[in-house]
Amino acid sequence: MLFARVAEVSKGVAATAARSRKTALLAELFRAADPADVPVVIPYLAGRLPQGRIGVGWHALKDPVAPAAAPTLAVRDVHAALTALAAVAGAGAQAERRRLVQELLGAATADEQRFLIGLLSGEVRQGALDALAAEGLAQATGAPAADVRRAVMLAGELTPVARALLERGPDALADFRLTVGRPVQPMLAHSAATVGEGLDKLGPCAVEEKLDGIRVQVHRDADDVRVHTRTLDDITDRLPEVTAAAREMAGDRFILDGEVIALDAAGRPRSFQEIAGRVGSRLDVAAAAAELPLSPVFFDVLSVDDRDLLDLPLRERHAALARLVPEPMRVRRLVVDGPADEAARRAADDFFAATLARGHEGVVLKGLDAPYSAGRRGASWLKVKPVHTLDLVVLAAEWGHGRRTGKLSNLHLGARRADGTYAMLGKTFKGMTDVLLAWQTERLRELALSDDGSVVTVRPELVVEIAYDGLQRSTRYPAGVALRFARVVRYREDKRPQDADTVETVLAQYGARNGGDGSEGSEGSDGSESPDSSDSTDSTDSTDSTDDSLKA
Ligand SMILES: Nc1ncnc2c1ncn2[C@@H]1O[C@H](COP(=O)(O)OP(=O)(O)OP(=O)(O)O)[C@@H](O)[C@H]1O
Repeated sequence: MLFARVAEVSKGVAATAARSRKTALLAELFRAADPADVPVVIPYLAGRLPQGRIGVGWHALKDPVAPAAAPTLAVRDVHAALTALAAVAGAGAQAERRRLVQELLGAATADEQRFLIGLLSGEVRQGALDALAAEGLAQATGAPAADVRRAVMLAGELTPVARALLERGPDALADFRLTVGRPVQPMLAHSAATVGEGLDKLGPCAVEEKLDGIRVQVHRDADDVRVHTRTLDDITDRLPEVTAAAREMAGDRFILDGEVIALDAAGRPRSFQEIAGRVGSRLDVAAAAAELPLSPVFFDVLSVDDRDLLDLPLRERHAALARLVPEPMRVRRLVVDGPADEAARRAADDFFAATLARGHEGVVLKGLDAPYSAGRRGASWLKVKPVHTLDLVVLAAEWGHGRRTGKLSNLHLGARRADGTYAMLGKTFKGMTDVLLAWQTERLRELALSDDGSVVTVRPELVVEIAYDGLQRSTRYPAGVALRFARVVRYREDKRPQDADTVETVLAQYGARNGGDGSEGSEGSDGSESPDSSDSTDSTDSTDSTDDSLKA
């Protein structure tokens, strides 16, 4: 397929507000596409590069190149060129990348150049493109849209489903069933400000401990046990305790969802960093396990004896879990059947307080009648933590002063908008260790799009977890609110920008805490963002965030 066609459809989809028109444009494109091109075409339309990072900064894009007169570039030519770009490394890499970019732009028409530059600079962003593309695929192939969505949920991503559907038609959807041995994307949670708010939103629910460890999905098929992370990496070999525990259980074909943590001698949870260090280490697993034994704790079951339990209400999945998993390995929970009842609300608050007192992170409230929404931030799981955090995208960073000279320090933080762009919510240089500063400087330089000597704008790719004390009204920031006392908790390399928190989430929290009247805080002060010459105090913080890629 010609790349020009993709550029044209991208423009058409962005230009219309009507969902049906967007879907129709995509369906038309899919009908004409070679199925082998689809794994590249869909990310391009969404504004993602299948190669992930290709290290092309603004410098490589800013020189004008004479466009080609007529379109000749095929999608696979562009893919090959970007793959070659991503592979450039070592001395002279910048110059070589520039040369390759110019070569590619020289083969593109003016329209194609615009699309390519938008793609490389991160400016092409089509919010919800994957959902639209799933509908477009249903339309193009005659498969029921609900079946396509379920297949995507089970495959964990759209592209394999798209390719199979276009190659073999609706029958191909049967390949994407929940299967022991094939990991699925885990269900995720939204946030609630308080337990009370969560109870009001969910109705009858379970209040469970929220454990700060590594998310694991455990598949057992007779003697074969596999353990996967939240990002579906296979970490079986590193977790002998988990495979041993799964082999002890009452069934021999099942899929469990849970968290691994480590407990100290007094039974209190050890830090996330220690757990991530243990799980991240491939060296001498037996010695590591003797030093820091891990405890799996399960909170859900997705399949038993080849029966798919995803659509069952949580209360039934919990009954199945209780039959399979012995009590010490099940998460502690309190069932709240009548959340309007005063005594029940007090009990839920007490459970939250007791969970924190035992050293855990918070609680997760889960609707008892809700199914398991794999790969979704389902509305029926709400986490409540005493420290409020948001996962935000780094939009830019400022060069530091004083002992941070030469380091990219003050981060500009953005929340996601529905259209795929970002609204800046504030800045922070707090909570950064020297290790983290060095790491972020290097990463952000790779993502740089422009540098005016003070502020470096970057491709919006890095997700960072930010703790904050509250939100205040602001006319300075585009969403109308700004973070108060924001500080970096850790980078979330396991998250993509499309997994970051949305402006709606942030505004909902603002409304929840302020009774909706937006009266908190004084206008103009966004916390702490004075020039960061005084920030040397931050560097005594010894938390090392570099091992957080396993955070699950
Ligand atoms: N009882 C529980 N039920 C569900 N998830 C739990 C539970 N205990 C701990 N967790 C962890 O909490 C996460 C749910 O929160 P969320 O979906 O927002 O992921 P997250 O962004 O990694 O959250 P956080 O950064 O707050 O841990 C799960 O991915 C899991 O790792």
